[in-house]
Amino acid sequence: QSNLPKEFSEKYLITKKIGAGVCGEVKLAFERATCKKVAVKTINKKDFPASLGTATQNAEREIQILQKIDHPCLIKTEDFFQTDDSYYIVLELMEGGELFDRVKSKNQIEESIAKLYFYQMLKAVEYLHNNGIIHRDLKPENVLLSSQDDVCVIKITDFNQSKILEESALMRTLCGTPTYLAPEVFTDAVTVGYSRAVDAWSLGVVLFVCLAGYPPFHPNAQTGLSVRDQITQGIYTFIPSKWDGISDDAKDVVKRLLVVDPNARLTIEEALHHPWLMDEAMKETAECIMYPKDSGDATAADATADSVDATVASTTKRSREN
Ligand SMILES: N=C(N)N/N=C1\CCCc2cc(NC(=O)c3cc4cccc([N+](=O)[O-])c4[nH]3)ccc21
Repeated sequence: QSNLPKEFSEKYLITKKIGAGVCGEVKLAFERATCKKVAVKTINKKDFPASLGTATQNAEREIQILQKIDHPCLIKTEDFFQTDDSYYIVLELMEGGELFDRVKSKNQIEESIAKLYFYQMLKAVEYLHNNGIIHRDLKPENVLLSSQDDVCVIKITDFNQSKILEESALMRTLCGTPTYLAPEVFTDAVTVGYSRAVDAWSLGVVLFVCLAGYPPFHPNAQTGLSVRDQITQGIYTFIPSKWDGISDDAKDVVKRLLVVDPNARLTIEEALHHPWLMDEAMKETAECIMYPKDSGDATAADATADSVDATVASTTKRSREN
């Protein structure tokens, strides 16, 4: 708290630490004027990779993304301060914490809940890709839960590794007259532009971990292969004791996302149309919690809550029938 910017400590009262990320930490704070609870993520500027450009450029890019994005399943920044060595980002409170800790405590997430979370992740990444942003670091640590309840909104965070898709020289070349253009420019063009497929792969790994409680690629796998070789060869195991109670549709989504060839991998769009996600009850619940009708009177809110409970009950019953 020592070197907090003055205008920051005038506006917010910082209390306790609520999460410690790899770079910086998350603290609970109160907005003095409204007593509203918020989260404050502190990021040390020296923690930004100076890989592409300077650390400051990377930080500015991330801050620009954080302030531009607007989707119910992407973290929203409410305020922002900086000192010469740190950024202080004020965020909505996500009292459910990280999906990573939820999976750890539950061991395996119940299939209908994993589907609700996965659907929200797909919608969030669909929004990012439609806005020319690739996340590139999707993992359970970067998925936050809005409450301790199973049925809750998830929000993706940490755009440290994300990339903004710019119009490329190749795209401009392909728009011109190809009179003098070599054939390989066209054949190479076929594979370029699939960098967004990395997010689909990562969501496949996140879904696998949520459903099975263990990662598909990990050091002590019986294969004797390094994690890197397991990934590049797409070698993983559905351990029966973990996967027996899980539907074939769920397994199929995982299989079609964990495809080594990015061109053959399910896109986010295709995943959203996979049979496992063709679940109206789940989608109704998702839309309801993602876009709550800000109804003034409590009765409407109660009705919504009742319908959510009913939906979840029918979803859970349905998934047991499967
Ligand atoms: N690294 C980077 N360059 N950008 N990272 C970022 C970008 C800015 C937003 C951001 C937010 C978080 N995390 C939370 O908000 C959060 C974690 C958490 C755990 C328990 C409870 C609550 N809560 O009750 O709120 C929590 N909120 C982690 C990383 C980043």
